[in-house]
Amino acid sequence: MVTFPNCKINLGLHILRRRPDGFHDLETVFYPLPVTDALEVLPAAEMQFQSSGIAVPGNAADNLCLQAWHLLKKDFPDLPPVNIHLHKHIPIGAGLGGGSADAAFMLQLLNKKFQLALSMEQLIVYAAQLGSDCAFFVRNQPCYATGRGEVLEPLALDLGGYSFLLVYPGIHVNTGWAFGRIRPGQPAQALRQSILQPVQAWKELIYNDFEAPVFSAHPVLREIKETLYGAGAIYATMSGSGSAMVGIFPKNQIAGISWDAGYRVFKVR
Ligand SMILES: C[C@@](CO)(OP(=O)(O)O)[C@H](O)COP(=O)(O)OP(=O)(O)OC[C@H]1O[C@@H](n2ccc(N)nc2=O)[C@H](O)[C@@H]1O
Ligand SMILES: Nc1ncnc2c1ncn2[C@@H]1O[C@H](COP(=O)(O)OP(=O)(O)O)[C@@H](O)[C@H]1O
Repeated sequence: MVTFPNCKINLGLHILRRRPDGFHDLETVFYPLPVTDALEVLPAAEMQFQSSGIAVPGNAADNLCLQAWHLLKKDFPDLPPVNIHLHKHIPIGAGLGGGSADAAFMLQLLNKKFQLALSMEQLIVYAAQLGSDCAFFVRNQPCYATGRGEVLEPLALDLGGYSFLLVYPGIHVNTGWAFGRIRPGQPAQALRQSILQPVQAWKELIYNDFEAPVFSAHPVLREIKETLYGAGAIYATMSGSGSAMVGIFPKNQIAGISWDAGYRVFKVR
């Protein structure tokens, strides 16, 4: 069985308060986009994991796909071993949620393949144990998110009439490091309302709190944002804790921008 875990972008991101468990309450809008990994699971006599494409940092044994299998195995002791092949295409540590998407798709794939009969709500509870934005990929539709990012409210937000440019300059931002540089507080504009405004109004209304500290550590990101606006973006932002930058353009009107050869650039729609 093969699936294609997709990425997400954040439209607005406010860090509201630090919690006693060390995490932060936040508000954001998650929006799925079709830049994908490929995840294949085959029956096997013992657990196996291989990956291809972009190298995933850390031990293979810690890969979120394996963590998802082990999490279900605790509650379903009869869950058989599998051979997992992950082809990694979504940039890592980019704020695009690729690792979380792999984990959430793995849960759903195992649920289906081995008929575990878990509901979407149950899968969300498992996913939230694997990462704060992992639950989103179980729903995988535009959502207003609160809590750690796992409390999800689907939104009627359709950006199908726009084209997107994702620009990843190869800077790996550690999410925990980025949180450590934020002073939490209430936003000037409530995201739940401002996201309902037309995209043309977002430049003045919708902010990502991570931009200030991450741009100050990596000034090239501000230049990328300015380049996106200069090329006709209606709205440009960093996704999550970065460093992927997103430009939203009128449909099929993305100007030919010549990016640094080391950047990875994805055109969507
Ligand atoms: C903040 C977001 C916004 O989309 O950043 P990106 O990862 O997308 O850049 C995500 O919710 C991140 O989700 P995820 O990447 O799953 O985070 P986790 O693995 O759960 O946490 C990584 C680290 O970030 C911090 N963290 C994460 C989420 C949260 N609500 N509060 C936190 O303080 C904690 O220090 C934690 O140890
Ligand atoms: N399948 C996976 N894909 C990507 N990263 C993974 C995976 N499994 C574990 N990781 C670890 O998760 C970290 C962050 O992953 P990722 O979701 O790509 O970042 P972000 O949350 O910034 O989008 C990486 O540093 C990597 O070590």
